[in-house]
Amino acid sequence: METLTDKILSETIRVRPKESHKGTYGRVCLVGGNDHFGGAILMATEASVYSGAGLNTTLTDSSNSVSLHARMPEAMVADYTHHQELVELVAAANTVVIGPGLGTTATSMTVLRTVFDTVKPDQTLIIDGSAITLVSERHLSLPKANLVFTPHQMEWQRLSGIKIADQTDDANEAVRQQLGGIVVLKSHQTKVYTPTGSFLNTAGTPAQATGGMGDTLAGMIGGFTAQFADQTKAVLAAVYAHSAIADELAQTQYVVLPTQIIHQLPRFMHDHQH
Ligand SMILES: NC(=O)C1=CN([C@@H]2O[C@H](COP(=O)(O)OP(=O)(O)OC[C@H]3O[C@@H](n4cnc5c(N)ncnc54)[C@H](OP(=O)(O)O)[C@@H]3O)[C@@H](O)[C@H]2O)[C@@H](O)CC1
Ligand SMILES: Nc1ncnc2c1ncn2[C@@H]1O[C@H](COP(=O)(O)OP(=O)(O)O)[C@@H](O)[C@H]1O
Ligand SMILES: [Mg+2]
Repeated sequence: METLTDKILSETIRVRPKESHKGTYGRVCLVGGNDHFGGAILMATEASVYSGAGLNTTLTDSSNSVSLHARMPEAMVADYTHHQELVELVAAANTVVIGPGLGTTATSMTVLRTVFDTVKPDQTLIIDGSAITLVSERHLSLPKANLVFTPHQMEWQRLSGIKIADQTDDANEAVRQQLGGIVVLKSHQTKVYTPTGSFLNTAGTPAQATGGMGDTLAGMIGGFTAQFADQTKAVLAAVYAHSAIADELAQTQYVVLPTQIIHQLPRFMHDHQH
């Protein structure tokens, strides 16, 4: 297993060409946030916007739209129960993030099915949080797309059937091969299993152990994969940056908030562009 270093940042984060516009930097669609978990999709959206994705659209419960607009006028917002709108917006994206705060109700399931039925093989689909739980519990078949799963250890237990104590590299990689795509197995030392090798993230701090930290990572992976061509490197760079920013903040903070990591992104990416 290879240990991630800041080399992944300079290999991934490109100096922006002068001749470019918002379309150059990708379209991200973020789907989630029920009437209890609005904060989750808000943080994922903010992370994608601050990562530099050119266009961001959030599909969520209608009760979240005012707070989302108030906090982030840069993002567009639509109601995820409007079937046709959901289909059209997902179809127009380069990257789709589904799951932060989605919940596990009948509405959550309908939204997830629509997204799975709509995505195409050339799109990147990041499956996080409740979406992983739903896929596991309802035995949903996965769509053909560039899949990125971002489970914590319990979500991985649900999805893979491997108990947390038995989550060895060999066992995890075997399930990744069956699923296809990339698995970001989150813990105090996140491991990323990809078709081209496995990577260990030794960056990160217990100051990160707070709700919304994974929602933020999902949004960052969305923003990075929408902008940077090499999808595996984009995922690895997002994982590393998320923890490296937290390590910087933890030098003077007892706890690091997800939104504080988000707000450091433009400065951090500026310092590591190549
Ligand atoms: N502000 C918002 O809107 C927020 C909304 N959120 C949204 O909530 C939804 C549900 O997601 P979830 O992660 O909170 O719940 P679930 O999937 O039941 O997992 C928890 C169970 O797993 C266990 N566990 C074991 N190992 C673990 C590990 N390494 N990391 C973490 N957990 C671990 C853990 O064990 P325990 O804590 O009991 O020791 C517990 O039994 C999802 O859509 C998410 O986006 C949250 O992001 C919060 C902020
Ligand atoms: N002790 C820790 N050390 C380093 N990183 C941690 C620690 N605890 C949690 N994290 C990170 O915080 C994130 C938690 O993700 P997740 O459990 O999905 O959060 P949420 O769903 O509340 O947003 C992961 O990226 C994980 O690696
Ligand atoms: Mg989570």
